[in-house]
This record gives sequence, C-alpha cells and structure tokens, in this order.
Amino acid sequence: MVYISRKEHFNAAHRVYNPNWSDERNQEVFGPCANPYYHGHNFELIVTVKGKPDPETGFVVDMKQLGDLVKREIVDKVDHRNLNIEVPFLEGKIPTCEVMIMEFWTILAPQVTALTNGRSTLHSLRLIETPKNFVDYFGE
Ligand SMILES: Nc1nc2c(c(=O)[nH]1)N=C([C@H](O)[C@H](O)COP(=O)(O)OP(=O)(O)OP(=O)(O)O)CN2
Repeated sequence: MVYISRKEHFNAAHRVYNPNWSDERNQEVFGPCANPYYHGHNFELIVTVKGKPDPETGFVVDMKQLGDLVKREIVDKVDHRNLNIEVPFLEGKIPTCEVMIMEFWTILAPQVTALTNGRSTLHSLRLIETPKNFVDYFGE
C-alpha cells in the first residue's frame, strides 16, 4: 500500500463561539477566538490517499486530479470566506478545526473513491490552522 498526499491552501475568517452561551462564558472558554469581529487564518489542508499503484499508470491517484478535486469541493467553498456565515456545510456548526475536518472528510471520501474507480481511498486529512495548531482525521 502506498500513501500519497496533496497539500492545498486557503484563507478564511471565523469566530469560535457557542451561540447558546453568554458573551462572558464564550470569552472564558474560547478567549480571543470568540472575538465578535472574527479573526483569520492561513489554513493548509493535506489530503492523503492510500492504494496500490495502477499498473498501467503507476499512479495511486493522479495528484493533479486530486488537487483539482480538493480545490473544487473544499477550497473554492471556503477560501476568503467567513466560515460562520458563508459556507453551507458549516451552517449551524462551531467552525473549529475538528468540526471542519470532519465535514471535509464527508465531502471528499466518496469522491476520492470515485476518482480512482475504487482502486484507492481517502486515508487521512490534516488541517493546519496556525504554525502551532493542526488536527488529523482518519474518518473514524
Ligand atoms: N481544539 C481546538 N482548540 C482551538 C481551536 C480549534 O479549532 N480546536 N482553535 C483555536 C483558534 O481558532 C486558533 O487556532 C488560535 O489558537 P492559538 O493557539 O491561540 O494561536 P497560536 O497557534 O498562534 O498560538 P499562540 O499561543 O497564540 O502563539 C484555539 N483553540
């Protein structure tokens, strides 16, 4: 089994807060991330696909096609957006890295399988929010 990865990039704004809580409680739990005027990040998304290379192409998945898929399905929908307001698949959710990466998985996993005609599958996602903070998700 070979694991190959593609990295894509997007900028987005968000506010991490629970609308059911008071401002004081949000400030206590989320600190500056709950700033009512939002804040932004330069996110990086690393998509890892696993499979056996196709004997006719030597590809687990065409990285260019994988990049195009991630751009079309994720980046185009979140880049330069307000994640609390403008992204339908995050509506009503707190846009933490954990919540975002799980939504990304739901969108990407079936499409990666389709892209490779079932030869390869999505193995993991890594979402990097700041130079210090990142999350991994393996779909379970
Ligand atoms: N479990 C989570 N914790 C936090 C998340 C998150 O998505 N999941 N998000 C944030 C903030 O949105 C953002 O990441 C800022 O984090 P913070 O650690 O404060 O910023 P830095 O990485 O720049 O670290 P400094 O300590 O400020 O240098 C917070 N928590």
